[in-house]
Amino acid sequence: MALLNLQLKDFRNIAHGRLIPATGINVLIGANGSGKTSILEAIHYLGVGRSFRTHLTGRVIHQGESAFTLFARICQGDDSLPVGLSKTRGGDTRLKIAGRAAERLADLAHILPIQLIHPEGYNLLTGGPKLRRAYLDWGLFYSHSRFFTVWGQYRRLLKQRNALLRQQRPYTELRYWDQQLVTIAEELSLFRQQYAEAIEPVIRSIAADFLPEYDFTFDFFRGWDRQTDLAQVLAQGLERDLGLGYTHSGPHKAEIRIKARGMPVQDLLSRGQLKLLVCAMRLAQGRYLKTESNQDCIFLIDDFASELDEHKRALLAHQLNALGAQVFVSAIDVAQLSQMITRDNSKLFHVKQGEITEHQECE
Ligand SMILES: Nc1ncnc2c1ncn2[C@@H]1O[C@H](COP(=O)(O)OP(=O)(O)OP(=O)(O)O)[C@@H](O)[C@H]1O
Repeated sequence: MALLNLQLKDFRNIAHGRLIPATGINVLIGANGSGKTSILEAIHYLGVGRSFRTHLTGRVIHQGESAFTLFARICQGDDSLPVGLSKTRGGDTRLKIAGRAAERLADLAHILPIQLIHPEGYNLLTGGPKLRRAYLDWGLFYSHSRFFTVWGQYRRLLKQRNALLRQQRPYTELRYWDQQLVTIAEELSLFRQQYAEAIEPVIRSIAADFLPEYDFTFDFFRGWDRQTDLAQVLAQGLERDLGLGYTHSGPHKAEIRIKARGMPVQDLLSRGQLKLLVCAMRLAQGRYLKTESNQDCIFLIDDFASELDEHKRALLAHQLNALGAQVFVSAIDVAQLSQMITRDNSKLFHVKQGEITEHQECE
């Protein structure tokens, strides 16, 4: 799976842009503010249905225009699939897959798994548990067809229970919802636990290459006490939940706690080391997806050089090349990417004030 072409219309500072990428490494070079990140953001929009920089659609639409449009042709085995996404300032979305109108952005996400590594990416480790839950859920979305349904059901049931809590309803009314919630919660937690256990050795093996001085431990917390049933936790915590107006415990509190030398990694590692651990976690998901489902994901790497020394950049470049995935990587200077460009299917693009030009074959 790779993008065979990409067209952007009125996306950020790119009024019209077109790329025919290599199936391997695609290097985007340009000065600050030229539009490199905007290209990565557009690919992310196609695969994830939103930006990684803003939740406001209006911010990504070219100033003075009413909508942006993205087209891509995605290689799928021997076939290729045209996809198109357009969004207006008013919030209307038009999505087409293989010439047909599609309703759910999740349909596009299934076709286009994306992994993003960007300068603030270390917040996967320094930020709240929500980000690490999303990390697990990304993997499950691609590896279990039932996961998305279970996840959606859990969210609906939790919302319902919280609404009843806010209305101070008696336990007799809540019990019916709790029975359903507990069944779905257990299924969801089992999915997450199995994925956490499966991905851990893959992360550890890549992290051993990037950060050999540390031995990392990964502890999955399902969102409530290990020893107790969720039904019991909900019943016993009812008074507290009624006071809070929301459900205190459950899979919506799940988390992976990562430690080295007995300390949480966010308190021990430098920013560059945190970035490397995040890279190991993202690469691990790409590798796992490939081995389990024979599906490739596209790697978007914004500002490759930030926080990494030359040796670490070489290690990351080596791992990305070994994975054989399609990569879009931005940098200000091509010299920062010399270790990256080792395969014969690489392309170099120059980005200047929103204009994209293919420069030359990299080798
Ligand atoms: N909605 C918009 N319409 C037009 N231009 C925009 C819009 N949003 C942002 N821009 C401009 O687009 C330019 C491209 O920004 P982008 O973040 O893609 O640059 P970059 O090449 O990644 O830069 P850097 O190397 O500094 O990260 C910026 O100059 C920004 O001011």
